[in-house]
Formats: sequence, structure tokens, C-alpha cells
Amino acid sequence: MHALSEKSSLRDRLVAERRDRAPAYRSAADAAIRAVVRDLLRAGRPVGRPAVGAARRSVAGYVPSDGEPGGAALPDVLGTWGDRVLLPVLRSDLDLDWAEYTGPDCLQRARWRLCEPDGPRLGRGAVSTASVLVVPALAVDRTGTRLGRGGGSYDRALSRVPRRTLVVALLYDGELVDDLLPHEPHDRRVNAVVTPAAGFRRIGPTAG
Ligand SMILES: Nc1nc2c(c(=O)[nH]1)N(C=O)[C@@H](CNc1ccc(C(=O)N[C@@H](CCC(=O)O)C(=O)O)cc1)CN2
Ligand SMILES: Nc1ncnc2c1ncn2[C@@H]1O[C@H](COP(=O)(O)OP(=O)(O)OP(=O)(O)O)[C@@H](O)[C@H]1O
Repeated sequence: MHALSEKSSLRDRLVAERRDRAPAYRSAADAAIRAVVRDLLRAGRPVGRPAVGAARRSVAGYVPSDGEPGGAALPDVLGTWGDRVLLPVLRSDLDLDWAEYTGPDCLQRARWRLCEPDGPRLGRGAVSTASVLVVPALAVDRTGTRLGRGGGSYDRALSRVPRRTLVVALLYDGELVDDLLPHEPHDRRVNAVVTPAAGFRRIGPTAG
């Protein structure tokens, strides 16, 4: 099958599977994921020092919606570390701008049931100052290929961060898949995942 239609049928299946997960699984899994993320940031490694050129430690995250792993409290957990949490603001061309998370009150409803911060837009390049990126994904394979919502938003955002930056996708159990996902030249890999059962795992060529 062509990569594009293969991706879209996989996407449909994975979204449906998320929808079918029991509320009790979701809330326990979200709490487990947040605990792993909190410990990862607190330990400081492999997150390391502020990104080169960054005056402050900043982490880029997202606001889970539509049954995405992590739950609504994820930005607050990211805020327990460092000085600045960046959240994506979807542009009309589906590229990502970024704005700072300053607390639950800064979030407003946006397109496609997204929640976005209402503060000043910092520009597409702001993500390059982040020491760690916590990214959404529908699935990831063992090479780090990520399947997202289909806008190519994170492919573009990830092309602006140094390759050594920790890029960690949050997944439910079963979404770190054995079969290789379709990979196109523009697809940018993640180098770690968090799942409720296995916790933090490095993947791809930097694993070990
Ligand atoms: N929580 C969260 N925030 C995020 C993302 C994400 O995956 N999750 N993104 C990751 O890139 C960006 C937003 N991209 C998105 C792309 C598509 C849809 C979406 O719901 N699409 C509809 C179909 C839209 C249409 O009618 O064309 C759908 O999937 O049903 C949502 C977000 C930035 N913010
Ligand atoms: N660097 C880029 N510049 C412009 N368009 C891009 C770029 N990267 C990907 N795209 C476009 O985005 C579309 C969707 O890409 P893809 O299916 O890989 O999205 P995704 O990674 O699943 O979604 P997302 O990152 O938004 O969660 C493709 O049509 C692709 O051409």
C-alpha cells in the first residue's frame, strides 16, 4: 500500500483503539505516564543542561486532548521542572508556533478540540531552545518512527531542534508497535518513549 493511505488507515485504527480504552485504564495510565515524566525531569539525566544558546531550562510539551496519553494535568507536571514550558499553537499552515504555559487559566479552546496557551507567540523557532520535547503520537516503532495526526506539524518542529535533544513520545500500552510504521523522507524520529507499563525507554540508534 502507498505510505499515505497506509498511514491514514493506521491512524483511523489507532484513534478508534484509543477511544475504546476504558476510562479506568486511561486515568491510571495517564497518572503513571505523568509520574514517569516527572521523575525523568527531576533526575535531570538524560535531559541535561539547558539547550545551547538557551538562557533558561525549557521543556516543550502539549496539552493532551481527545484521549491522548498524559491527561489534562500534563502541562503542570512539565512546569515542575525548569523555568519555562512551551506549548504548541497550531498555525493555519499546520506548522507549529509556541507560547508559554503560565497555568491552567492561560489555556483556551482552539480548532479540533485542542487547548492552546493565549500568551504571546514566540515563533516557530522557539522550540529549538527546549532541552527536552514531550510530543504526542498515535504510535511509535522501534526505530523511533512516529505516527502523528497527519499535519506534518511535528516533522517540521523536530527539524528545528538539534538531533541530540531528547524527544520523548507519550504512548499507551500497545502503541510502541512491533511492525515498522510507514516512513517517509520528511518523517522525523523520536529517540525515547514513555508507556504506562514499561516507563521510560530510549529507542532507535541512541538506545542502549
Ligand atoms: N494535543 C495535541 N496537540 C497538538 C497536536 C496533537 O497531536 N495533539 N498536534 C500534532 O501535530 C498539533 C495539532 N495537530 C492536529 C492535527 C489534526 C487534528 C485533528 O483532530 N484532525 C481531525 C481531522 C481534521 C480535518 O477535518 O481535516 C481528525 O483527526 O479527526 C488535531 C490536531 C499541535 N497540537
Ligand atoms: N517539513 C515539512 N514541510 C512542509 N510539509 C511537511 C513537512 N513535513 C511533512 N509535511 C507534510 O505534512 C503531511 C503529513 O505528514 P505526516 O503524515 O508525516 O504527519 P504526522 O507526523 O503523522 O503528523 P503530526 O506531526 O502533525 O502529528 C504530509 O503531507 C507532508 O507532506
